[in-house]
Amino acid sequence: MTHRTADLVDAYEDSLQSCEIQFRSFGGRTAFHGPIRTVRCHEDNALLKHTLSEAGEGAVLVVDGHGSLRTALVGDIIAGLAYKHGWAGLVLWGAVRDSAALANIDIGIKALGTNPKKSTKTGAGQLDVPLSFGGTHFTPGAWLYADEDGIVVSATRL
Ligand SMILES: O=C([O-])CC(=O)C(=O)O
Repeated sequence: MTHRTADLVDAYEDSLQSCEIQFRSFGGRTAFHGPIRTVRCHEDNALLKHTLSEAGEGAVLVVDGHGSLRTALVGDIIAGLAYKHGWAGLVLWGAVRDSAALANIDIGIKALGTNPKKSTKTGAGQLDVPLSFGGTHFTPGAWLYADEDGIVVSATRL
């Protein structure tokens, strides 16, 4: 079974959600998939960094950054931690920095855009809560499949 998002939509139709946000791809992998973990945070990335410093076991971390492009939630250090700890990818409703270096890190990174400005580091935010953006619900434990065409979410592994 291919994991191309267009093929998945053809095969599973209405049981999949498809995110309408036109994310850019920054990581070394453009296609990735895994079970969803989540963080919600606003221009603060300490919780995100802490989470990505623990074993990812092939999960995708979906981050509700409130769509802010004012500060970067992830740069090459945090993305490197995610790679080292076995995360499959990151979906950030927010911004990244160090984008040239991110292309050399072998995980998936989808984000809205870039800003060289740092986020704060207070640890504010929530871990593994249900998220909703781009017309899609991201529930911890559901499965996310991403490639060049977009991001789809399935309640179960496909
Ligand atoms: O430390 C930060 O705020 C993010 C960053 O630049 C990195 O991950 O390299």
